[in-house]
Amino acid sequence: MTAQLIDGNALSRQLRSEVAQRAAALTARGHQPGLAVILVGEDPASAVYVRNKVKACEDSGVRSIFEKYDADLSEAALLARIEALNADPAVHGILVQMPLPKHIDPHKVIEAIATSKDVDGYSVLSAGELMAGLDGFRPCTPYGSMKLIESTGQSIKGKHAVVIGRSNTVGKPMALLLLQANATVTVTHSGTPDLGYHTRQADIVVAAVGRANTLTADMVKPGAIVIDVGINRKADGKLCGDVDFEGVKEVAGWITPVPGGVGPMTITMLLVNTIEAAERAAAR
Ligand SMILES: Nc1nc(=O)c2c([nH]1)NC[C@@H]1CN(c3ccc(C(=O)N[C@@H](CCC(=O)O)C(=O)O)cc3)C=[N+]21
Repeated sequence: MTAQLIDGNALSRQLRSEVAQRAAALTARGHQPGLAVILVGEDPASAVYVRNKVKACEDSGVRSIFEKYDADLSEAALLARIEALNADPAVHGILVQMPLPKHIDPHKVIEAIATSKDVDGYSVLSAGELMAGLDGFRPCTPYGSMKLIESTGQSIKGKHAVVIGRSNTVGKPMALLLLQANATVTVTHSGTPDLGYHTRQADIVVAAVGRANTLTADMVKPGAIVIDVGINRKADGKLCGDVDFEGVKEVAGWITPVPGGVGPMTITMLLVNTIEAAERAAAR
């Protein structure tokens, strides 16, 4: 193995201890930060993620308000719950776990969340703030991926970054964050004919497509930083990313594992955004 492992669990521990200090300071002033986490339905993967989020809150001194609803909850009832949480001064962040049941429009739900509590950074306004270079809430997965890249100590300025995937939650905001850091950014996707042509020129590759083995060793420039956002489940039930880890680790300079890379950082940045929201509320 030539690549250095970028340890998302270790970086998370470090950042979460800073979160815990900020949470304690707010709590001492009578403003304990609070995150509402809403889960609708029985998706087993969602249940695992939500449990991890609630546990991360507890470990950092952030109060979690966990609400679980049956899959037949009406859209109107969910919107009414969000209105109530918007008005609750003890709630600083609101996260509605995706995906939602088909009869609920996720856009309506996301736009119902007060911008000041949009700690997922999923709303049109938060996306616009990112686009405009204003400091709103950054979506947690790309925000955490930036922290992982920064943790290598390598400068991002002037580097060629290739993002694989163009989702609203990861690919697009990731490209904007890399641009903001003065990288030269190429965005590729399922319609890109020769993916390897692009990735072989990349100093930084962020793989976020949701398909195992999308990035293989022959597609990576020696010494590159490789960030694997994918979460795929293999036939044996084990998790794997979008990157062929075993092959790529022999070529890359740095690489994130799955699990233990981007996943824990997504939750960490959710805590960071929640603390930020609580500090802003306390300053008002
Ligand atoms: N409103 C909303 N916000 C989200 O941020 C959101 C969402 N909906 N829906 C689903 C995706 C997925 N997601 C993950 C978070 C943590 C891990 C994570 O901690 N993964 C561990 C492994 C966990 C395991 O073993 O299953 C790791 O990579 O080490 C994974 C995935 C957040 N999401």
